[in-house]
Amino acid sequence: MTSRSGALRLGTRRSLLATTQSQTVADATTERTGCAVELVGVTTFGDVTKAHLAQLGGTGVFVSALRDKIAEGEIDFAVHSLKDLPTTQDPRFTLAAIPARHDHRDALVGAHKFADLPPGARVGTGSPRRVAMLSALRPDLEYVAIRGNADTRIEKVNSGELDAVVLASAGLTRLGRSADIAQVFEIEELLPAPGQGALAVECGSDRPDLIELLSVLDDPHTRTAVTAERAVLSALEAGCSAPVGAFALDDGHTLNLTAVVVSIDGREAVRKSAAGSPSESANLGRLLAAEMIAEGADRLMGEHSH
Ligand SMILES: NCc1[nH]cc(CCC(=O)O)c1CC(=O)O
Repeated sequence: MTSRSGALRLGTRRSLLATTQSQTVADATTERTGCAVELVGVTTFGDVTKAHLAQLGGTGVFVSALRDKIAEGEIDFAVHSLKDLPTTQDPRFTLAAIPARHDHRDALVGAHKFADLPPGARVGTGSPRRVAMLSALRPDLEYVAIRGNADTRIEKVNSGELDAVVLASAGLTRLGRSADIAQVFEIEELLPAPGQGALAVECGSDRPDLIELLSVLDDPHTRTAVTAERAVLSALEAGCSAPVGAFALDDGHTLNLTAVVVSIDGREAVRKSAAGSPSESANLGRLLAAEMIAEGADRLMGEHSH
């Protein structure tokens, strides 16, 4: 069930962000349960291919290699960036814990704040959601598709190839790069991807003891919020590369949810908010998505799905 040393084996992608996230969860697991955890490096298709993620059919590529290793019994559990998880959960695996989310927002890296970038400035991001929403604010900038790990992206600013890049604030902070942040975007400007900033701790559904053990890492308020956000995405039948933003906050009494679908040029948007009971999180997300579809959200998404 565990490694020869008796430690739980936590499989991780080899990128700095993935190993940092995994180490944080490993340390928290040991601290809360007393169980030793060892990191096991796993190479995923998404790490080796140079193709754009959208062409690969979604961010699930990062997740499936780790799941394969769980299914093969080579690792006991894995940590994913929650926003990279497909919205339909494979029943063979269980999200044993969703730890507390610290920062859901997107951040701008570069020398200038967003409003101070000169016209024509080159802004790098691989995300259609960010391009669409930022185009609405600054149609005069040039948005450049980039991918690669955070360090590679930041380097494009340092080398002068780009004037700025947009990345998840949580990732930058986990990498110790928060000093590079020129500005974080509030949700009124740039609504984050569903699940952004949250982690998912996953193991095999056939391991009830491990699910129970890992559940000490769970933060119910974060789980409720990301459940609502992901329900929007799922009901819109949109994938990770769709220009869909969603953010929810569970204050213990009320769950507030805001979601948006933007046309790729940023000119049209359907944005709606709803509030409900935290115990009805998935339902709230589905209802909000239905209202958005009634207001033309699926037409906006259809404009650039081909
Ligand atoms: N799509 C890639 C991805 N998946 C998770 C993060 C950052 C960390 C997070 O959102 O938890 C990133 C990079 C980024 O968007 O900047």
